[in-house]
Amino acid sequence: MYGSPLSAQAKKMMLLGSGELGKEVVIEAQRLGVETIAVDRYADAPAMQVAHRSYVINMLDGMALRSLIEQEKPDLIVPEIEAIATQTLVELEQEGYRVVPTATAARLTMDREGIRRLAAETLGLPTAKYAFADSLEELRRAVAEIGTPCVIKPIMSSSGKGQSVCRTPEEVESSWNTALEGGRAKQTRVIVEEFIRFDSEITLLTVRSVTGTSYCAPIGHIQKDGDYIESWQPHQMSERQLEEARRIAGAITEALGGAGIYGVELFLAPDKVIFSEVSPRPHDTGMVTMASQDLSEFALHVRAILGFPIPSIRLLTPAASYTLKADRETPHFRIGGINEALALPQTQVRVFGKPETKIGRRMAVALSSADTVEEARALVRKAASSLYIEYGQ
Ligand SMILES: Nc1ncnc2c1ncn2[C@@H]1O[C@H](COP(=O)(O)OP(=O)(O)OP(=O)(O)O)[C@@H](O)[C@H]1O
Ligand SMILES: NCC(=O)N[C@@H]1O[C@H](COP(=O)([O-])[O-])[C@@H](O)[C@H]1O
Ligand SMILES: [Mg+2]
Repeated sequence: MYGSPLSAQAKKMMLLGSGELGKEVVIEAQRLGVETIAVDRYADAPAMQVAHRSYVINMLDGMALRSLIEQEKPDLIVPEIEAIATQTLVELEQEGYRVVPTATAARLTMDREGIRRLAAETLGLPTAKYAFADSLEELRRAVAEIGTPCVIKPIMSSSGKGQSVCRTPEEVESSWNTALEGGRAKQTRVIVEEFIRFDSEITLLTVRSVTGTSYCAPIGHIQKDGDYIESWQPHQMSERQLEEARRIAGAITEALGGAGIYGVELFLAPDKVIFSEVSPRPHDTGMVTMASQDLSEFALHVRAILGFPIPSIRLLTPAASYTLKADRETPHFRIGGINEALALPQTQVRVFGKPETKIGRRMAVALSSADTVEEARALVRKAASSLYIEYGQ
């Protein structure tokens, strides 16, 4: 029970991170009459454009974060990115604030070390072999231990930033430099992972709500340079693989606790399912659910965190998503081809409204549904190939 937004009895939700995923969370929250506050490190971020109000702060600065939260006193604090002063969230939770799904989940998934150790060492889930390093010398030793090829990533980064495949010992230094430049929090620790030769990879969206734990149909995806470019749902996999994927997703989400949606990333090999990582929030590859399910991953997240029931999740149709990315940095650009994309049947476009392009930055996504995944993928590729960015004043 709650009052209208902007009234004294409103239910207030504060998003920490205001990208394209947060924008959809805000829209879903507003559909249920929730007051929304969007926060990010830069102005005019996508979710800020639809929230009731917004703030620009450095979310890695614990003091700044605390002072904003004490000023706004939100009923729900919803992390939307990883790079947040999560220790402050842990303290605020102890003081009575609600952090989604829990402050510990945000802290453990903020860096790859926390979640990897929980999955592999505490829960015994299958993962790639891994090691950590804090300097170039340590990295050389870690690469020697894991072997090449291996994947090197800053412990705090997302969307593939700072990630590289190290193919020979000679490439260690260049991978180290890539990680230093790409890490979000400008720290030096990296993870070295065994390179997994998987057949395919999936996101298993897992929802924890008052109704219990439910799983969406598996989402297959393709990543380039560590970032997703295409996803589809449902992904074809064997009953045994699906069972194992659910077992892993159930275990990791149970350990993290709380209510909300989790994106559990898994690699599929013929005889195994390997845990990769988990987001305690909607997942980029899950944008496809805006075209495929009766309740999108954003609607599910909002329902779950407000404590409402989720009696069923229906996959209405096979669907696919394909991203539009920028290839240079500028505030002067326009997005074109929307007309051509929307002329295709069963196709939608989401333009995020980011104020600037950057190399590799995701600016929009095309979504298509069809009778089969293959048709949906063909259609969405066509839609995305119509979209383009025109740079200049
Ligand atoms: N050990 C590995 N072996 C083979 N491929 C890998 C490995 N680790 C990562 N990748 C590839 O790189 C992609 C991105 O990796 P990961 O999910 O760890 O990065 P991320 O920066 O957290 O991305 P995001 O935030 O988009 O989930 C994976 O989806 C996979 O395609
Ligand atoms: N893989 C995580 C992911 O997709 N996160 C989404 O991207 C935004 C950052 O985009 P930006 O880097 O373009 O500002 C985040 O705010 C979130 O919506
Ligand atoms: Mg990932």
